[in-house]
Amino acid sequence: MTQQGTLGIAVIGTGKMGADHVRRINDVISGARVAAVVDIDEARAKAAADSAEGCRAFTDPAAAMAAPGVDAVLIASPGPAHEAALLSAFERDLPVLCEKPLTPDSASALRVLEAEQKLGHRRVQVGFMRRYDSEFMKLKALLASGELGRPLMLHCRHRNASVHSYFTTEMLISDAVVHEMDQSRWLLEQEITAVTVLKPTPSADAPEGLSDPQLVIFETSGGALVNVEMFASCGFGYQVQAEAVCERGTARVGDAHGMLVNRPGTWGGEIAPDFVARFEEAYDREVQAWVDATRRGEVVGPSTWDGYAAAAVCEAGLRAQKTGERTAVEMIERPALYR
Ligand SMILES: NC(=O)c1ccc[n+]([C@@H]2O[C@H](COP(=O)([O-])OP(=O)(O)OC[C@H]3O[C@@H](n4cnc5c(N)ncnc54)[C@H](O)[C@@H]3O)[C@@H](O)[C@H]2O)c1
Ligand SMILES: O[C@H]1[C@H](O)[C@@H](O)[C@H](O)[C@@H](O)[C@H]1O
Repeated sequence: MTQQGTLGIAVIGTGKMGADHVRRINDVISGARVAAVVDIDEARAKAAADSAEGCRAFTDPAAAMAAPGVDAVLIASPGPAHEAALLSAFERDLPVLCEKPLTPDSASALRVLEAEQKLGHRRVQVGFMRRYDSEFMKLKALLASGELGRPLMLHCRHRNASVHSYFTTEMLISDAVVHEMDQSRWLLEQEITAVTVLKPTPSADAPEGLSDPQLVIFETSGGALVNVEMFASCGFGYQVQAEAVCERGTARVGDAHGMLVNRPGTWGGEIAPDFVARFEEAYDREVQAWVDATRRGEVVGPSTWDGYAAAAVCEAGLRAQKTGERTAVEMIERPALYR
């Protein structure tokens, strides 16, 4: 860290999310600067480096982590690249904000979990940003207060206007529904014990080969049920909604982000085009919380354990997606470091 305590961050992956985080660190949050950017696409890394004074561009994450002025790492490369970047960061004992998913499968998530335990202290905050969204934070507080009684069910909708060209049917679970896996564990304070995936005839407008939409059902350790409509190519915008049905009432978030307008003959609001617009404030809060905690020498937020737990549920979800059968989630016991 500099004398003023400004955190020098290496941002790994400067695509849609990484570039947005670079902008956020440069222009929105306090206490940090982008010291290095990394992308396997050299031109993209250079373009991102140009946006911040004194920022250097790299194509190799390990080289960026070794560069002078790098105190912490923000990983925003695609999920399959996360494990290698996390293990490199652990070699240098650097604090990490890792975009979700921690890793796309349970075996690699377990390797990361074991490597962090060998360090002997937590180093990772996982980018499950819904925990930092003001609407979801209100829902969490209401459920935790017990005012509505025990949550019995969660009805969730997760709609993307479109997805990257490299998006696969499996990624509907491991890259998208992974949010609802973490959200459900967090809101209900229960583990997910089984997953069922149902697939209607795909939308004629879905990209070739993508089985989209899908209906995913979780059973939880406390006997609650969660259903998730995942529609990755709905075309009309970005929507993330959740309704908790409890013993003495219901609570719902995500219906209208922003203004509701009455016009002759119509009533309604706007639909965000994508996650960058819908969750802008949540990302700001998330990255600021990480920077502040890191500067205090602390680790807060969703942990490597939460990332592993979601990966274990994904693994069951991917099997359920293939077989059409209810699939039990297999997880190790929570290690002492995460209790
Ligand atoms: N929290 C959220 O709401 C949210 C939203 C979008 C994406 N994400 C996550 O962020 C990550 C990136 O997603 P995206 O939409 O920005 O993808 P993207 O494809 O737009 O960008 C990924 C970038 O990483 C680069 N890259 C690939 N492999 C790399 C490697 N080994 N080292 C360094 N760079 C590498 C690519 O060249 C590309 O520029 C994913 O983990 C994704 O799940 C999270
Ligand atoms: O990587 C993105 C991101 O995590 C979004 O928040 C989610 O809505 C998309 O489905 C996913 O592909």
